[in-house]
Amino acid sequence: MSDDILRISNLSTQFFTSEGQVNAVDDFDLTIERGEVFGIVGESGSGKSVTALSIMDLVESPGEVTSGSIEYRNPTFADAMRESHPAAVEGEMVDLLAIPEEARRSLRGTSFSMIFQDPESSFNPSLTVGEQIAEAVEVQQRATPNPRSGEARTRGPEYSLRSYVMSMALPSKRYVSEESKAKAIELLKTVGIPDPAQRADEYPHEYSGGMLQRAMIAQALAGEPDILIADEPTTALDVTIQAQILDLLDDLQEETGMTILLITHNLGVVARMCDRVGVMYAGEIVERGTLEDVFDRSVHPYTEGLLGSVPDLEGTAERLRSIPGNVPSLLDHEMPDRCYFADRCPKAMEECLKKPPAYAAEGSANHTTKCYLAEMEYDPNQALENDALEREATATTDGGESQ
Ligand SMILES: Nc1ncnc2c1ncn2[C@@H]1O[C@H](COP(=O)(O)OP(=O)(O)OP(=O)(O)O)[C@@H](O)[C@H]1O
Ligand code: NI
Repeated sequence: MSDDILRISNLSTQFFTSEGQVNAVDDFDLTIERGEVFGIVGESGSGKSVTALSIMDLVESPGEVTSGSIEYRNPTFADAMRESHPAAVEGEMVDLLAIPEEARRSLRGTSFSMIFQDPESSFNPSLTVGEQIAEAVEVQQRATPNPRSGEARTRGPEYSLRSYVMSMALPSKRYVSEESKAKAIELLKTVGIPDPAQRADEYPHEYSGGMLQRAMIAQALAGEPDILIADEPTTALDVTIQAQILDLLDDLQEETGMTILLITHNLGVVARMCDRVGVMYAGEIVERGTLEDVFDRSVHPYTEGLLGSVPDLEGTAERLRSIPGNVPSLLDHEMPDRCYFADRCPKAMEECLKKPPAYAAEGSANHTTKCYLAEMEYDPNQALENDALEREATATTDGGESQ
């Protein structure tokens, strides 16, 4: 019954900065089933966006995906890759980190699409919205069934991340067919833009924020992607418009069966949209499972702290709670080899000075957590003294700074 479309294992993405190596995504594991909406929540700086960019192959220098695998299920693509990159293919799965960049790029728009918080950045101000969506439609049509022979459709790395995404849809102002224009108007209609034929001829600045957000969704859908990654897609909008956009995404998901990876700060959004959820901390998923697993049977004190105890999903507090203490440094030489949450954790024990592996937890088969409490009761006699942690922290920091 399991039909996993994306299987991410041991993914690490690091930034090589003048202050040192930043472990933005660290030993990240996640499996997403076809047709599900998977939510990722976590404090600011926990690595959610970098995870999304890593999946899209949009991490920019000085960042780099340094290890792991991102396996994507697509029989056609697997057939196309099998001969030239046998090591990357296993059955219907292709490891995206083991194929060349052009092959990976050919999946952008048609297999993977992404929407951002600020739609302005996804549109070129000097072209009409209709033209840009029509161009995205043509990208899909130009995509050959054999991605190996597909032309690289984006330009070189001198372009910024956003223009990378745009260039997939907008290599230049160019002729688009009447059919693509008609399809663009249809897409605008699908996402609920009134008078779509007229609005198609307008420029991005003539759109309101909510309307432009819809147009960006239309643009992302133009390639009929398997997987849509939405990074805080409604945060910038007012509450009523947010609800409308979420309804739209929900409806589109139901109609098309596409898989959505939804990054959000908003628990109301998670409760309403997601089938499963992963909680991120310091570059890792520290707990994941169904909404019931994570909201009602959470094991990790970070999850508990962030979500609060939410007896029923309808009553979910909208915002993540703030947890005392600081988000940890992700600088490699400042990251201790123990549970990253231990110094903020109300239930830290001696055990937590070792890094916890992922444990299965009570609930659904997929409920896992990187916390010893999955295996043992909290024992106040084993409580970690703060000074033990400080000693550790000082030792670690000293080690790093003396280099
Ligand atoms: N260009 C960069 N250079 C150096 N470090 C970076 C860069 N981009 C991201 N990082 C590091 O990666 C970490 C994770 O960033 P990311 O944007 O993924 O967080 P996030 O969970 O999406 O946060 P938010 O909720 O605020 O969007 C940051 O804390 C930062 O340390
Ligand atoms: Ni982010």
